[in-house]
Amino acid sequence: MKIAFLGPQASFTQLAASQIFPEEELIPQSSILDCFNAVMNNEVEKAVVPLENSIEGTVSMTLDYLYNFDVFIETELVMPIAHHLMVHPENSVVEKIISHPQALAQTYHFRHENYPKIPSQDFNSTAAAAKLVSENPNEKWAAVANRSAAKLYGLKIIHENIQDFEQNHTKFVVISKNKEILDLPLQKTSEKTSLIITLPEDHAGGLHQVLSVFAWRKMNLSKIESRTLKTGLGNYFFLINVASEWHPVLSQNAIDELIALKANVKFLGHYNEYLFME
Ligand SMILES: O=C(O)C(=O)Cc1ccccc1
Repeated sequence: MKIAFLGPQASFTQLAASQIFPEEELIPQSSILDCFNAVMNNEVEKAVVPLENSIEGTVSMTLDYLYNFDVFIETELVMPIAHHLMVHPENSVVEKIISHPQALAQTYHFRHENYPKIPSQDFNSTAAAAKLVSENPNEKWAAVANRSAAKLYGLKIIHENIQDFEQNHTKFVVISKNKEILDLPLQKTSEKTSLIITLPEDHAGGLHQVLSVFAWRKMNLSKIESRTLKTGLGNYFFLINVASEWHPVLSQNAIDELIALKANVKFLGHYNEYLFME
C-alpha cells in the first residue's frame, strides 16, 4: 500500500508515518496540499499530515483541506516535538534561519533572544529546510529541524531543544477516501469523532442550538474551533470533536438533529488517538 506524507525524508511527519505504517511504501510529498491531492487522485491510498501543535495550534492548511476535500480521518498519532538549530558543518555563522512556519513559531522566543536581528524564512517542512542547508554550504543558513534530519543531511547541531515550551506535541492524522478505523499496536489514549459544521444562517443562538444537540445527549466535546469560510469576514465553519466511544444510535440521532436544524454536517470520522512510541 502506498502512503503519502509531508516530506522529504526525516520530516516530523515521516517519523509519524513510519510508526503508523512500518511495512508500507511511504511516498514523500513536497506540501500538505500535495498529500491531499495524492489521495484524491488515487496515487496513494492514504496520507499522513500534521493537524495541530500544542504551542502553535492548528495547522490551518490541513484544517482547510479537511473542509474542502472528501476525505476521512482514520487515526491520530500524538508525537513529542524537539527542535534543534543546525548548520552546514563548514559553517558556524548564521545569517538566515529557515524552517516550516510551525517550527519557526514554536521557537520564536529562542530566536528572538539568541538571534534577534536574523531573518527567518518559511519552508514547506523542517526537513526540506535541513536538506537545503546541506545542499548550500556557501550560504550562512541554519535550519530548525529534528535530530534525524541533522543526521540524514549531515548537519551540525549548534543549539539543542530550542522549542519555547518544554511540553511540545503535534497531532498527525491519517487521511483517506475510506471511512475506515485504523487499529494500531500502539498505546491508545482516546477515541473521538470529528465533525465539521456550518451554521444555517446568522441568527441569535445558532451555535448554542448546535451545541445543545451534544449537551443534552451528554456527548462530551473536547474541541471546538472556528475557521474562516473565506466567503467574507465573519463567516466560519466549526470543527467539533466529540470525545467518546461511538454510540451508533445516539451519534446518528445527533447528526440527524443537526441536519434538522439546517446545519451542514460533514462527518470526518470516528477514530482512535495513539501516543508515539519513543
Ligand atoms: O516540517 C515538518 O517536518 C513537519 O512534518 C511539519 C511539522 C513542523 C513542525 C512540527 C511538527 C510538524
